[in-house]
Amino acid sequence: MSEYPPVPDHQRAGPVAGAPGASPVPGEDVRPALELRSVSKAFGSVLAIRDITLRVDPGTVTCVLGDNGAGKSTLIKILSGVHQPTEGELLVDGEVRSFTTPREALAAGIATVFQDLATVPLMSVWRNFFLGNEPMRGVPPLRFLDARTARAVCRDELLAMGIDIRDLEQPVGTLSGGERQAVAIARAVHFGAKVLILDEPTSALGVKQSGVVLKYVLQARERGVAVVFITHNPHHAYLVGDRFYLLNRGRLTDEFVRGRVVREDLVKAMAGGAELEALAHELESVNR
Ligand SMILES: Nc1ncnc2c1ncn2[C@@H]1O[C@H](COP(=O)(O)OP(=O)(O)OP(=O)(O)O)[C@@H](O)[C@H]1O
Repeated sequence: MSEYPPVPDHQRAGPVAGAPGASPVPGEDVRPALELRSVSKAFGSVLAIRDITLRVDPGTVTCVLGDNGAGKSTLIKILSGVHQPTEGELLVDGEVRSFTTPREALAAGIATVFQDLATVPLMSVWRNFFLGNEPMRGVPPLRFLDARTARAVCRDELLAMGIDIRDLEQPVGTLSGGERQAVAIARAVHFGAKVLILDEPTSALGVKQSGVVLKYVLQARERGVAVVFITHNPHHAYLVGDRFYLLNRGRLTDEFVRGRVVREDLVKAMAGGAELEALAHELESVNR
């Protein structure tokens, strides 16, 4: 996948107060859709994430990069209302919020597409698209599923995202991994997500399917959604990201913005720069 149109100035990602390596972007005045301020989460004596400050702006893709055990899942669960922070604040549209359930986060416009996608494999594409939110017709108590409208809405919504699934009656389990992700993304956008959190959406996919998913990440962004893209793949992040946060052992260790970072910076930051050099040195001495 190649370049995509630049983000308009008013939508550019901005500085993060207090984040390590924060690099302010000139002209930044947009209100973040979602913000964390000095958030920490402890599980007993284990501090899974500590002092995390980040922002997610509308119409941008914010990538959170981290290796195994970096704290990505914990972060997602805080953003999506599964966990509450032990310390710090979560703000939605500039207001401090405290979610006790994922349903509350969803009602505030924060949709999360988890890796398992929460789809029902044997159910059709269109039924999966609505899953409990189907359009109905008739007057209570005689209410019926409006299948015709549901199919039409599903088809239109998928096409608007550039997703062409020939047969909406097809069980979701028969779609490719990339297509399933695409349906989940389109569904979240349709139901009014202001913030879309994607949990490693490309981790189980090959190159071509990853490209398909990254395309829909950009589609969501173009529709003004604030996308949070959680990944351990710096190459995928680089292709779509406007802002990049590096998470390492529960801490934010680096922050970059698009246009001021080259791919190698991300790869190196992910690999832990100095650690990688030490490892190479170690291997050399073994090979000698
Ligand atoms: N419920 C829990 N109880 C105790 N410790 C936890 C809990 N959840 C996470 N942790 C610890 O917090 C740290 C961060 O875990 P987390 O799952 O958030 O990392 P991750 O980046 O998602 O890793 P991975 O990519 O391997 O899933 C780990 O040391 C983990 O053992």
